[in-house]
Amino acid sequence: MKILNVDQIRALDEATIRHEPIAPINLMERAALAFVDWFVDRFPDTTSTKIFCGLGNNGGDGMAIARLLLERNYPIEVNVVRYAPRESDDCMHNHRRLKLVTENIRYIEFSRDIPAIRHNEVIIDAILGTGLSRPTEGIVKEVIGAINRAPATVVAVDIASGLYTDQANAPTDVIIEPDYTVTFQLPKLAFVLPKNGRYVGEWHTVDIRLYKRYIDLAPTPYYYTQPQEARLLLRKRERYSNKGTFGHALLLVGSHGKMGAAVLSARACLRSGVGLLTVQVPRCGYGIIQTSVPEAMCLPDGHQNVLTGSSEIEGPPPSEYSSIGIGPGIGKAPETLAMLKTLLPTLKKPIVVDADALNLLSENRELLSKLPKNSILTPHPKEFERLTKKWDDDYQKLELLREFVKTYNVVVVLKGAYSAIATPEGDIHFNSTGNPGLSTGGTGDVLTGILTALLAQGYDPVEAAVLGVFAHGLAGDRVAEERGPIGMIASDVIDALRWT
Ligand SMILES: NC(=O)C1=CN([C@@H]2O[C@H](COP(=O)(O)OP(=O)(O)OC[C@H]3O[C@@H](n4cnc5c(N)ncnc54)[C@H](OP(=O)(O)O)[C@@H]3O)[C@@H](O)[C@H]2O)[C@H](O)CC1
Ligand SMILES: [K+]
Repeated sequence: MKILNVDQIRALDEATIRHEPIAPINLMERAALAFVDWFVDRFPDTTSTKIFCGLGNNGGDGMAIARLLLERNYPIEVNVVRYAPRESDDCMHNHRRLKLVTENIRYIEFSRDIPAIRHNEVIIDAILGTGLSRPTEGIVKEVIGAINRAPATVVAVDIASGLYTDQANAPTDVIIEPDYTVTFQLPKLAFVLPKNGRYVGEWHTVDIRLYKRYIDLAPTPYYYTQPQEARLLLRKRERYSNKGTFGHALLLVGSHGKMGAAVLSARACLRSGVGLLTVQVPRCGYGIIQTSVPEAMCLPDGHQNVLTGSSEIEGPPPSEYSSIGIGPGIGKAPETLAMLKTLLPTLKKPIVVDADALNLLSENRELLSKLPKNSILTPHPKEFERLTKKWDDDYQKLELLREFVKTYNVVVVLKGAYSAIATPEGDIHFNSTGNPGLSTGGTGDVLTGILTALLAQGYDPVEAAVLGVFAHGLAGDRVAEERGPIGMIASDVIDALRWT
């Protein structure tokens, strides 16, 4: 699903009006109806609802929503925040229609006009939408502050008032902190940026049948992966396949004291459909892998405690494996860095790079250009910062991300809420699964195993990253549903993986 910018959203609105054709006021009615359908479903027996409307089209939506809810017998109190002398045409039209069904409209110009908000009330925020052009101030800012302080459930229409759709807010900006955001048709970029969590709440899109062809043709680097899109990437297994069909993966993982990471990545790799798996670990890890992951072959490194790339057992050179995953638990020993330096130039196929392998790369940036084309790097924000530099806000982070993947011709999975998968062309796919329970040791090792398995099976690296991150998050969601996010551990995520 595409994420469009404010100008494109406005143009999409106009394209729908022209093409369908539909009068703007009827499109607003459609939007209001879509919101009301969601609202009635979520709050079937609301006793007390207050709506706050602005004077632009977001306010117009709010006035139509108020009328439609009154028609459905919701005891709704209407408040209009009069921050400007004029309303937009469609807002004015809906204001008139609203006055025909209720006389009970409160106008807020000064602090004293702000109503008290009672416990357990539901607040609908329709003050400002995607037309926000400057920070909130004056009476708008005061009303937003009062709503945020109230012990009520808040639902934002389209986007929280005060939140920019696709540019950074200042830390001092006063913005609605909703429990829910019900947005029209497409998610907004602001929703998937970690710092905005409290200004978005749980968000839902409602379909208002905007012109599909415009959406299809609109250029954008930003996408949001929906379940049906991720599932389309999953390949069916042929009945007459054998283990050779699904590749032979090599994991270079583990060091003394960090063999758990090796075990987790190996188990996840096996649970993600790889045909054969070889795990190369320092000698100290040999018995651990052989007993805890019996399905894998184990190649003991020549070194007792860290990986050096040498081995006492004859094996094929790394370049002959279908895929390689490197990083979980490997540490940053000079011998391991030396291994990386020798290994990278010999490889042609994309590999998966995680954890300390990323840290070694950030301390030896000349190695970044030695990575095989289309390799997948899986940093969390701190690791990505080490690979690049500090950013001021999430938008700058996205720019750094796009620059990085284009410079080094790699795929980056920037982990976090809505993990961002950046392609070598500079597109970014935001993942839709996962929960805070996944922020625990070992879940990254699991992801490395999954991605290595998908590459071994011949998935294209971007598809592998989008599908793998989705499946990993979904497994985490299954665990959270069953036992809650707090007690989740990485092994649970492996057990909950489903490739259907
Ligand atoms: N395509 C769709 O998805 C549809 C969206 N709809 C709804 O329309 C709004 C966007 O409406 P718009 O009128 O463009 O914008 P707003 O309602 O957000 O209000 C803009 C007006 O407010 C002024 N403004 C901007 N920032 C501030 C501020 N900080 N304080 C006070 N006033 C502000 C702005 O003035 P300018 O000076 O910038 O011109 C505007 O006058 C969208 O969010 C949906 O809710 C349609 O109803 C259906 C289709
Ligand atoms: K709003």
